Amino acid sequence: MKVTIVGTGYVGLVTGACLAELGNDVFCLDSDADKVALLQAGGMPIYEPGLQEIVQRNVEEGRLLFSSDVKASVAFGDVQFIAVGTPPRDDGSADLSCVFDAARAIGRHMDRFRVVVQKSTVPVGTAEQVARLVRAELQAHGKDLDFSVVSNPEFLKEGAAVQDFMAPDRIVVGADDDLPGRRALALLRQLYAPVNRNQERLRVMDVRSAELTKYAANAMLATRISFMNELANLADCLGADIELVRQGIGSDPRIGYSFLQAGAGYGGSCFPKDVDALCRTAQSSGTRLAVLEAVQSANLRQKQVLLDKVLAHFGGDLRGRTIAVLGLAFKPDTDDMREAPSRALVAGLLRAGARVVAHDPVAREQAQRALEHDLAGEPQLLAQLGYVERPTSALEGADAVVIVTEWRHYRTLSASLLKRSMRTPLVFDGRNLLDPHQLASQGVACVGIGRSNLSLLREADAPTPPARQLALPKKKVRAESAPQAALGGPGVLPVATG
Ligand SMILES: NC(=O)c1ccc[n+]([C@@H]2O[C@H](COP(=O)([O-])OP(=O)(O)OC[C@H]3O[C@@H](n4cnc5c(N)ncnc54)[C@H](O)[C@@H]3O)[C@@H](O)[C@H]2O)c1
Ligand SMILES: O=c1ccn([C@@H]2O[C@H](COP(=O)(O)OP(=O)(O)O[C@H]3O[C@H](CO)[C@@H](O)[C@H](O)[C@H]3O)[C@@H](O)[C@H]2O)c(=O)[nH]1
Repeated sequence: MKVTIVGTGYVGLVTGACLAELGNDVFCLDSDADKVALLQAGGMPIYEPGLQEIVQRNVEEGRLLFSSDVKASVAFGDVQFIAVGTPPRDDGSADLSCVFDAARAIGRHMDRFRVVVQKSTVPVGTAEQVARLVRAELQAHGKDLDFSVVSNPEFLKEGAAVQDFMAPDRIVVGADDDLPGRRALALLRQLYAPVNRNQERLRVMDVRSAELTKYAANAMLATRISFMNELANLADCLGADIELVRQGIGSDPRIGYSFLQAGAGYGGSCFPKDVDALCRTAQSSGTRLAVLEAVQSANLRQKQVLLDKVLAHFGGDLRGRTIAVLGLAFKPDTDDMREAPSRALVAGLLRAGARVVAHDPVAREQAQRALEHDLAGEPQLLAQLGYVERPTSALEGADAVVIVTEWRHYRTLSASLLKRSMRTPLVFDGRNLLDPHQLASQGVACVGIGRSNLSLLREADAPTPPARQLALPKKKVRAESAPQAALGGPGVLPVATG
């Protein structure tokens, strides 16, 4: 089949390359001339495991091409996927201007039946707006042509995008129940047949339900994460271990283990933006999604938790301290820095006076750009930020190391390495990647999310503190240099003064 993909970003490039790999002829359009030139020259604008090989193979075999020629792109594909960005506006609603530009261009240039597939994440009702725009352009150019706008939201995860495309959990298609809609659905069934395992993966529904399904999925996943993050913070106060709690609840099949990992908050280009957009949609429909509003504010608070733990340990003053930061991308196996929790953390460490030495296996360039943007007015802070090629180099002489992204490279950090390299062997583990008990037994304090106090309690074989102690008012935390201060001191709460 001949397919056009409008927008060659994470979603468009993966979709285009994978559809070419399945034997289709694919035209990838992008309005960013630099990106197109890079792809035409054999370069890759993003890091995504396995993608480069697929792109290269399909370009070489003549099934995949990149261009900025809008007219040619509309002439090419019987199916036109819209996979452009839908970033948040200042008020949290989705900015649909790129989607609408793409729709107008399709209407302006189309010369026969076209299926317009809405793959970008868009609010309910957008497909109808896209159809109106295409129709208006057809009328303005005196054309009487059939078309259908179909919703086919994308569920891929960055870092596993190729695998998600090739072996999807589900393929959601929302189509109208009219002649063009049925024709469109037949084409999509054909297009997805090779990955529609046992004919079971396709979920056909009306267009509005498909649009809402995408937001519902991300909102549910974000809710699980914020729920666990809040419980983790409570576990920190109570002397419980969120990792054990996670195993305890995950074994219930009604709950399951996925997306229950407490951490430094969710980031990326989707969860923060999509939860906000859904809340905005609800507001403009005259209702409220109170749970999701709370999910989002919990996540904003969570992005501060790691920084607060570091500041609490050092008494709020990081002048003269060197902090190693491991992992900058919003998650492993990507170089995407959009809404990455590392951004607020690094800025906070620098503002508190620290020198920061950062490492990320692939996101260094993107991180540099993002942090230069975030700290644009504070060049003196940027001067205190350095990047290194190896995690071990970041540790050298550091007063503490903060793990923000759970890259596999950091799983093997050993107590002996930490003790040998660092000024103080102290770990703030924002992804609960390391075993704090094992590290503590070897003289390295490791403060996790929702588990930091337990290692101290275990080490000292201390009983669970009485409830009275838990009710201690949280006051200004005293600076302590001993690693165990970071574990919360002898009680469960951090050592308090005054
Ligand atoms: N990134 C993900 O993991 C992911 C997963 C599922 C869904 N989504 C959704 O898919 C959409 C795309 O996300 P992304 O991360 O791929 O975005 P992106 O920013 O990486 O890529 C979008 C691309 O579209 C291009 N573009 C914009 N307007 C254009 C136009 N009129 N014509 C041609 N090209 C145009 C941009 O230059 C850019 O290259 C968003 O709605 C997003 O929410 C993203
Ligand atoms: O248990 C967990 C799982 C994830 N995260 C964080 O959540 C964010 C998002 O992670 P993930 O969902 O793996 O990455 P994305 O690539 O953003 O994918 C999400 O967003 C995409 C865009 O809409 C959807 O297509 C995917 O289905 C959806 O998982 C990251 O910051 C993770 O660190 C946690 O904190 N705890």
